[in-house]
Amino acid sequence: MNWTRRKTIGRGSSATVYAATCQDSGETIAVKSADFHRSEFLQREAKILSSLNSPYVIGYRGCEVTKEPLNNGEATYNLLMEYAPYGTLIDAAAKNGGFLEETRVASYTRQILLGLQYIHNSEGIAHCDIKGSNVLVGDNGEAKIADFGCAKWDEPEVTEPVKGTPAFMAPEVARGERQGKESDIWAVGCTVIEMATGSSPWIGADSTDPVSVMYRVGYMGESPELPSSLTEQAKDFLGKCLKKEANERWTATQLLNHPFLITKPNTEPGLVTKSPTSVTDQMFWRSVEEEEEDDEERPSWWECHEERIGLLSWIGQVVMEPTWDTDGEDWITVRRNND
Ligand SMILES: Nc1ncnc2c1ncn2[C@@H]1O[C@H](COP(=O)(O)OP(=O)(O)OP(=O)(O)O)[C@@H](O)[C@H]1O
Repeated sequence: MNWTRRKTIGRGSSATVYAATCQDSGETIAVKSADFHRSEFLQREAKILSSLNSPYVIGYRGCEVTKEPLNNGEATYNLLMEYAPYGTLIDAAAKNGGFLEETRVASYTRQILLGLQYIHNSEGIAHCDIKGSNVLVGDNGEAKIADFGCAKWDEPEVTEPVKGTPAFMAPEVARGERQGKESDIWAVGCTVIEMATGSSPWIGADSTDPVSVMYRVGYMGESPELPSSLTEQAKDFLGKCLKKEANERWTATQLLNHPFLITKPNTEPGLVTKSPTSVTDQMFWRSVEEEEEDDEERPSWWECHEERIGLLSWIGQVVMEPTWDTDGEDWITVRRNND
């Protein structure tokens, strides 16, 4: 496919995302790019995304290796995707005054679960990093699961190091025991809280400290607090997501039949009432200034916490990089370093 790279629209821990134009069709697409020699996660993401096809999962458009001046002529790996014009659920909450009203939370949650039902049941894949900033809003205002950089085929007999974002980790993940479809459901519960409150699922003095939160969820038996602003129905729904025992959590299919999701008025499509009309407008909603961390230079966060992280024995071989800072907090994505 011939395409022209345009503006940067997002920057994560592992790659930079650009808007691009397809020369033949004029369609705007999103291109997620990384240095070829540091593109292991992006290649894995492309492989998984290429096997998926759902209105609630960001669409795959191909992958290419290019040599471009922006990377000093070095090889760049590019994942081509459907472009989501309205940003992430975090952007949607920010634009709505910081959080989303319950009807809208229910609508997005239903769509996330439709996406998860598809990837869990049809494809046997666990996403492993569900959170508001990894769910995009599509053309018709529908939620689309994105960022499959941590995803994996969910095979109970295969043990892999856990990945994802500490604030959204289920107890069994925080303990490094297992990560699968059930852990995605816990993360859905955390994402509902995030949408409804506009902030991290964890509150309290040490809630911005990933190691403390992992200890609280993994070893102290704590769960995120249910927001008092939510209805009893919504709280009951959260209770089914946030069960401490993974095998007691409801599945995506069961949750789709919960009254929280089926008694709310259907507000889709067209949830977005005031839409940006161009990529430039959309940039206004996003923070793209975050500097990429150099793998060679560990972030100061790491230096502060290295000793404590060593206490959580499973985490000895992972890289932790700051990626999430919508309201001054410092959540991170954890991925294994294979270098
Ligand atoms: N298909 C898309 N359409 C529009 N914007 C997108 C698209 N994909 C990604 N973005 C933007 O780019 C940002 C970074 O993308 P993504 O989360 O996939 O990168 P990442 O490097 O895997 O991030 P993380 O550090 O969270 O793992 C997103 O938060 C979003 O704002």
